[in-house]
Amino acid sequence: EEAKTAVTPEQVVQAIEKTFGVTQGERRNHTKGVCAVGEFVGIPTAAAPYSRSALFSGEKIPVVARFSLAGGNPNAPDTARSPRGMALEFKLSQGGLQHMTMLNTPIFGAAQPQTFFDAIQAAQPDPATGKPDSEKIKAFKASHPDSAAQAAYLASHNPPSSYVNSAYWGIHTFKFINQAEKTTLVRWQFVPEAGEKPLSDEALKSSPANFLEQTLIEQVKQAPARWDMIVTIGVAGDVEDNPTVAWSDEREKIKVGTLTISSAMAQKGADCEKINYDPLVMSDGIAASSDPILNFRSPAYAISFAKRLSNQ
Ligand code: HEM
Repeated sequence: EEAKTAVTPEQVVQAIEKTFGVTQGERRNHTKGVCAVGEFVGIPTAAAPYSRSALFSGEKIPVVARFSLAGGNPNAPDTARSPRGMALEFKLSQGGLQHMTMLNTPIFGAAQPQTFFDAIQAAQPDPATGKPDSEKIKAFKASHPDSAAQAAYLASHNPPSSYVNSAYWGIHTFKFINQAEKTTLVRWQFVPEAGEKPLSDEALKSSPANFLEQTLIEQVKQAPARWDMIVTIGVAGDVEDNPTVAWSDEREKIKVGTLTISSAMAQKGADCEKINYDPLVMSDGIAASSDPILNFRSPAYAISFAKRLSNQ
């Protein structure tokens, strides 16, 4: 058998453009979204044994956030059974930055970039019908078992009724590094203080295509929305390089801070619009793992960012 050359970030972005079309000047993926701002306050006593990051200083850290729907369709209905995103840029003192670019699923649908590429290609609309070919999607699923866990999660969890009523996961394994240079493998999640409130099966059928943006803007006008940042502490042998595999529920979980979102606004012209939420923008004390998906994201986001900044 001939060796297959690994798919490149350029090819993946091209495939996204072919499947979803291009919205000029906009993100190639997670195109539909809304901007928000707020702050993060870490809990130094809880975090310091694992990470020396300034994120956990206990000072108020300004945050520029973006909530989104997965995929390159700017008109994707808010009832779509697809992932929702929460992207955070933490503005640390002295110009330092930390990014977290998360989804509302605990695991991802691809262990390798090739699976993501094949998923996007399988979803390409059939020129004859304008709709994806269900046979192609079936064949993709059968040949890519690493896509099954996230698909099962999305099938069994209705999408959220509001961005504030959703949990978000970092999904990848990251490294926390403390003052003594000790490295700990971690995963993180943001747990909503307002609780998780998925759309009911009834609401899923009757809700309009656009409600998430306006609901968020109105809700945070009434009262700020908060999430606890919870870090799961890995132990030797926990999978580092595969975002489709969950860790054992038995792992220790610690609360390391609280995110508060205090205002939200349409993305046009707002602060989040021109940010590239590259997940590899990290502060000292937090580092990437060997996860091939995590490391592939950075160049793919750079391509999309460069295109939209030059109004392509
Ligand atoms: C091979 C895997 C992946 C590829 C190729 C990919 C590609 C992209 C691209 C091209 C963008 C638009 C970037 C921009 O123009 O700023 C994007 C946005 C996004 N991605 Fe991914 N992605 C991948 C995996 C993931 C994973 C694993 C997560 C979550 C853990 C994720 C969460 C997001 C979110 C939340 C956004 C929107 C960020 C924003 O609001 O600006 N993606 N992705």
